[in-house]
Amino acid sequence: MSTPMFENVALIGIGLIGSSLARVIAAKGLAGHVTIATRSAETLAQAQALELGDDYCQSNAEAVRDADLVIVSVPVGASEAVAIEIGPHLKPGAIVTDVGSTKASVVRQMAPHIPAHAHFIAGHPVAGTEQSGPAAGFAELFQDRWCILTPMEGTDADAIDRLSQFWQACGSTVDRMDPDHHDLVLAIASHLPHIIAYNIVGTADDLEAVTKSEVIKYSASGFRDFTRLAASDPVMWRDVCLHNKDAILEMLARFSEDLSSLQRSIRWGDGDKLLELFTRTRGIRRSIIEAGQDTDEPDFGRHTHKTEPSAAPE
Ligand SMILES: NC(=O)c1ccc[n+]([C@@H]2O[C@H](COP(=O)([O-])OP(=O)(O)OC[C@H]3O[C@@H](n4cnc5c(N)ncnc54)[C@H](O)[C@@H]3O)[C@@H](O)[C@H]2O)c1
Ligand SMILES: O=C(O)C(=O)C[C@]1(C(=O)O)C=C[C@@H](O)C=C1
Repeated sequence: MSTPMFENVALIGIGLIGSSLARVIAAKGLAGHVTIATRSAETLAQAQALELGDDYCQSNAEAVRDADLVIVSVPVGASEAVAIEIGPHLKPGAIVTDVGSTKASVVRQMAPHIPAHAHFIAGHPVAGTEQSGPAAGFAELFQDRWCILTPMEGTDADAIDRLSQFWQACGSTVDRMDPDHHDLVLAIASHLPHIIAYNIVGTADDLEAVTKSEVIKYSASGFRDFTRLAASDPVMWRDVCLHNKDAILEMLARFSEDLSSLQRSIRWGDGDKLLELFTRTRGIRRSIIEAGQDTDEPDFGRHTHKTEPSAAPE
């Protein structure tokens, strides 16, 4: 077997993303030794039962002591607490990265606590599902997906290259962005769709009389796709909303304006305007499929990655 990319890897947090990393690292032989740390004993026991790593511990500090690569996969609101715990225990030359869905806040939370002898490079694999917990991960999650790195100015170029090569070995294409720009792009590409889904499913639920019967009964319609997104992890999405507040509010303002315009077209029977918008958006769907970011199967091909419903401890 060829030499692994990193001798010792520490995975902090072993939910959907951490456990997918554990699985792809094992499948492709990317690490000599993998230590897994997570906050709850129950999740750690689950990771151990799934044989996701070589060592398991509840102390984040202990897990990183020998690590050449540390990957923090926790809700973004927990980033500072983790950085404070691990900072003093990092070995010289260690690369510390994360997978959080927001970047400017994570950089602000973590960078001050990572010592100068280690390399901090924030990152975001743009790949996921609505599931959470260690059982939900799969080795192919990052295949043909983007991973965005948002290194700070002055970061060691060799460390950035090594981390890029790691993500490429996981199947991803790596891109680089400024953290604020990342947050603006992802606010519209990922955060708003989830917020809209949470909102529409919440509205349907508020209309209790229908929700309890017809909406659920006829849910193999447009509503079904919203319920998938709205089933995503509540803690993760609370943190995304709180930590990308400005960009999300800016995109929500644009969205509300456009929704009012759509409302007006419907009220005044402006069929031409409706046709123009619906034709334009159909083209966007086509370009996403052409870019290899989805399939044109009716259920988006997601049945190919069915996992057990996640118990999601904690
Ligand atoms: N789910 C997705 O689709 C997706 C995609 C890309 C990025 N992300 C990002 O990845 C991160 C993890 O998301 P996930 O979907 O794997 O969540 P998850 O809920 O499946 O897992 C989170 C894990 O973090 C652990 N944890 C929480 N606080 C901790 C702490 N202080 N110390 C150690 N462990 C702690 C939990 O025990 C759990 O194992 C989040 O920042 C999220 O924004 C998620
Ligand atoms: O496909 C999904 O279920 C996802 O929600 C994944 C998704 C996304 O919006 O695309 C969600 C959050 C991430 O940070 C990255 C990916």
